[in-house]
Amino acid sequence: MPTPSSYIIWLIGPDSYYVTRLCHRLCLNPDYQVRRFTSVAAALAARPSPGSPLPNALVLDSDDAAQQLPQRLLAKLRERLPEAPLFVLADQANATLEAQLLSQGITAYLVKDAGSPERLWQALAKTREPQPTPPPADSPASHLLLGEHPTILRVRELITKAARTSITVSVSGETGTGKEVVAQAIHAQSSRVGKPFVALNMAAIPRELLESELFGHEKGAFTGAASRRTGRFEEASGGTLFLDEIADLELTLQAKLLRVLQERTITRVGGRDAIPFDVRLVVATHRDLAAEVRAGRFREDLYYRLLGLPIELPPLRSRGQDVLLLATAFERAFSQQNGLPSRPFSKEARQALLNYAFPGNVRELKAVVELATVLAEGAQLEAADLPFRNLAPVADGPAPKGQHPSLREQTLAIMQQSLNDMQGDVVAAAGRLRVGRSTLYRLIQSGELRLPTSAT
Ligand SMILES: Nc1ncnc2c1ncn2[C@@H]1O[C@H](COP(=O)(O)OP(=O)(O)OP(=O)(O)O)[C@@H](O)[C@H]1O
Repeated sequence: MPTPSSYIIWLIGPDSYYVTRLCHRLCLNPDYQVRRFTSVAAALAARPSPGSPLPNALVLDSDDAAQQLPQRLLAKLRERLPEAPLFVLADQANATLEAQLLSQGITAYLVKDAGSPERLWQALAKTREPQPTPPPADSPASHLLLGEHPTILRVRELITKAARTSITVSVSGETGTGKEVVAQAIHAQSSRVGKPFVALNMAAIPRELLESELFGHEKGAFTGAASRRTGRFEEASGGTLFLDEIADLELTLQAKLLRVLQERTITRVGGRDAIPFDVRLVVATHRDLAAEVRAGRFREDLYYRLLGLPIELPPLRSRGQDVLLLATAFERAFSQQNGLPSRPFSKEARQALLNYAFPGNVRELKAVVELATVLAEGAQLEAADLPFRNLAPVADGPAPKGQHPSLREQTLAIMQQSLNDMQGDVVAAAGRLRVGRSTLYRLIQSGELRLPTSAT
């Protein structure tokens, strides 16, 4: 009998072994009242008598027909019970379907495996916690690696495999190819999902502060260390630590990191205690790490320790029709966030997208599509609305300089403005611009961006 504190869960799914086990698992929580339905239609038909409580959460096991979810009924269910978080359990990862369902308002898409009851349990518990701040409206969700190209399907397979254990994962690929998305996807699919995901960019932290940033420091460890501070290894406890631009780690810190990984303990700067840690490490670089080893800039022993499960992200220009799939997803998400009607790309625009080489990969595609959405006046997004540096294939050589500033010039101007507005706070500027911090640091290093004088 539900008590006033009961949390009512409608579990919708066939009479299978999985659902029975899940029901049993959920019922272990004395606060949960689980009501079972064998189909969405049956749940829709359940008319709670006046005064009887509505469900607090809906869990739908899509059975083996992940591709054939009863979308219409699902939409009805969402409409009938808009407040209840809705979790969909599916047999296989399908980022396109997941993105589509998330845009229809489901709360999470979980792939069924041995760990999924636990992940669902944690996700349900989360919905009961007061949410301090709503997550940023940055759909498609930041952990979804969209794409149907065989190389991306393979990457998603590797993500699922990596998620089952705590193996270290090393991700390589050009800038903007989605290395951080891979790290987030592994975290989101793993049993660590309820714990922190912490990202640290090696290129973004001044050398002298990096050790303390990674491992923390004790009070008085160095000038300016006014109090004890925990490092990223401790912050990520139980979760995932994403170390980006790992090739930028200098040799002395490489030796320290190696020791930490061998001993599975960290010592704070200025401290004595060896503190054990439990984190999954995902490392990434846009450089060829093996070449860095050959050049003597990266320790070979650390290289082998970090290699773990290697995942390589291909450049966007070699992913065929994925350019169009991603462009459409970004256009829809951006229009939705900004209350604009979604518009298709014209045939010429699609061809232009396929012809362009995207040196900045998916990040550049996203920027181009978002700007096109802002600039376009017509019912479709036209080729002329796409603000490329050069509409012709890159192999044709750079476009002659016209009176209009190039996309790169416009982008740099926007970045510079943001850096100025944030008084040179690179992290805040990168957050506002939604670009990787390393991108800003690289542009500052190359002299294309300047820190405002007040910040230096
Ligand atoms: N396959 C994808 N599906 C959806 N979004 C993607 C995909 N790949 C990249 N993105 C988006 O593109 C942008 C860049 O991705 P991300 O930051 O993961 O790239 P990166 O390879 O880590 O870049 P960097 O080398 O600069 O650190 C982000 O906004 C990310 O959400």
